Amino acid sequence: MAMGFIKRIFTFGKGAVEETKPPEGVPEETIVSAPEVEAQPEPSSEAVEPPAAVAEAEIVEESPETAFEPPVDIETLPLSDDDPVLGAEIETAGGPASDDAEELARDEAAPVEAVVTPAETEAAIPPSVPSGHLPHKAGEQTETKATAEEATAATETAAPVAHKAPAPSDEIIVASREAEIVERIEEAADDAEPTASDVTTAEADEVTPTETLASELESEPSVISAPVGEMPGRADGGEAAALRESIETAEANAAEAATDVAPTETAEAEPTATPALPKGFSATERKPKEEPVAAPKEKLSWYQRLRRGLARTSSQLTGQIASLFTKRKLDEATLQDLEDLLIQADLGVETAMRITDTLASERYGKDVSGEDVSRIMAGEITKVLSPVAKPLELDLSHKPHVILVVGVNGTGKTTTIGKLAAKLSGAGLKVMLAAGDTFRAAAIEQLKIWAERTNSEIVSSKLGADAAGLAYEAFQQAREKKSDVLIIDTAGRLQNKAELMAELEKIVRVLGKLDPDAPHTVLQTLDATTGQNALQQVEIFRNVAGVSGLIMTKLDGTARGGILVAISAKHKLPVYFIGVGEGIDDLEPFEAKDFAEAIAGVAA
Ligand SMILES: Nc1nc2c(ncn2[C@@H]2O[C@H](COP(=O)(O)OP(=O)(O)OP(=O)(O)O)[C@@H](O)[C@H]2O)c(=O)[nH]1
Repeated sequence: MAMGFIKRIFTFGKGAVEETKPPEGVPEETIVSAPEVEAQPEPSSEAVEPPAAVAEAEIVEESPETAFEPPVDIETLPLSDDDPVLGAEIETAGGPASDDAEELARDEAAPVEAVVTPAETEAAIPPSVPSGHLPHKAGEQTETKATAEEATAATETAAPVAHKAPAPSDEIIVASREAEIVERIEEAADDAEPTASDVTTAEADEVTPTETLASELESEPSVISAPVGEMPGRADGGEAAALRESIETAEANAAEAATDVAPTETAEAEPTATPALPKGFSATERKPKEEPVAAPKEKLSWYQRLRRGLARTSSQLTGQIASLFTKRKLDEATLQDLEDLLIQADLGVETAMRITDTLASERYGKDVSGEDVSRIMAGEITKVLSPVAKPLELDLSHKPHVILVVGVNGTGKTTTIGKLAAKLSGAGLKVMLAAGDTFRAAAIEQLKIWAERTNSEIVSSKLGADAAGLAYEAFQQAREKKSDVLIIDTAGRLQNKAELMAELEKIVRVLGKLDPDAPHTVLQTLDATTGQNALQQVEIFRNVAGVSGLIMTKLDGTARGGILVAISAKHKLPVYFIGVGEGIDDLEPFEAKDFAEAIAGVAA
């Protein structure tokens, strides 16, 4: 093409974007507003990519005739004798009760025939006795408790209505009942003391063992209470005082223990009391659960994210190197072992030999440490990568600069386009996207979402439409709209599928009809996790589509990051960016030294 004008070269990559003066505001005209896209997605793929079920539903909705229109032969369009008729379908637009309580309930239930209701009791009180003096509390009851005989006699005398003709055996019952209650109060006092769970259990139910027993006492006025109406025929203070003391001690212990219990323990306490275990056993001490403290989310720098992403690659490699060079002088066998190891780490034969040669020239016959090897490795990898670590040049005289994105299925084309659009649009460039992956409904939707997120325009068509026709249409529209950059997505295809590779060839040819230099950049995305297969992918896509630069994705968390070194050494194609995550910001310009040091595990 004649150079009748001066091309303005826009260099896109680290630093270059920062230099660009963004025009005011975002593009006003939006070819596709993508009205269907409503939700603002998260950067993650799950958010971006509609669920398979949705995609399938959409596909099912389409009748076979409409869903898969016979591909328009782009070669017959009116541009020339064989130009395509562009698809008419192209869319353009911008506490339970405690054991004691249960027991109490049972106790209360049993003597119900013999005990009058509280109302009845009150009604039976002689007027000289204030109702407040009724034995509501255990303490009062115990104070007024006399001997068994006195109590029985008083009951018979003072409350004949309430207690009809007690059987002569009542005395015995009273005595044994008292003894039982005293024993249980002592047990309760013991129980109340030691464990947090016991205390919290009681607290959770708001019924302490002593309260329970006090209530129990209350529930049996007919048997042990002092004679009503004749005010406390005070006992001699023997058993009554002991009982009171026991209760007070138990309450005090319980209160003390309760104050030692943290609120969280109280909340989490099991409502059941721990049974007394036989000798030789011990109850597991319940430790309070520690609430996980939410750590403030740290914002990692790009370099930190790169290191983290390549940590698996690096740790595997350096671990093996360290074990190889433990107390070993550098000899021929060691060098051979190292070379094998580096080749297995996907670095490639060429780079492996570079590293071993340099190591041999520096340290042959001497002791070598893993750190020595890592340092030399980082240096040699930097030398391999430096020539390919280039910014993506944008020739903005083209209006638009056309970037065609190609690659095998799932290598991250659509996601990478979104990330690129975010950078360019963020720098103030007018970006248009073309949804050329017409095989996958989800891919079209995915790109629409990215367009919306990045304030880019989008040209899309129906599922199954001719991808070459769409690319042609998008190019025309981008020209009319004076877009700075047009990024065309394509369907993923395996490099060994001949007819699909032929379709890709056709897209390139059709774009060339509008501008012989177009597409100005053919970007191939490579998935780092695929390892050696990526070498062949580059080979074939390069031949078919004229790949001019690479972006390696999914370098986060893979142990196969070394493949980028092998590809760079073999194909010497520019590597513009690398992807270390699914988020919009997880794409960064490729820096040879940073990458080499991260892989070799060398501190910066
Ligand atoms: N971890 C990680 N995931 C990525 C990265 N880039 C893309 N992905 C994810 O890889 C999956 C495939 O990405 P796409 O962008 O749909 O890939 P594609 O090449 O367009 O897929 P096809 O249209 O099927 O060919 C998605 O889940 C992306 O979120 C990356 O750098 N790191």
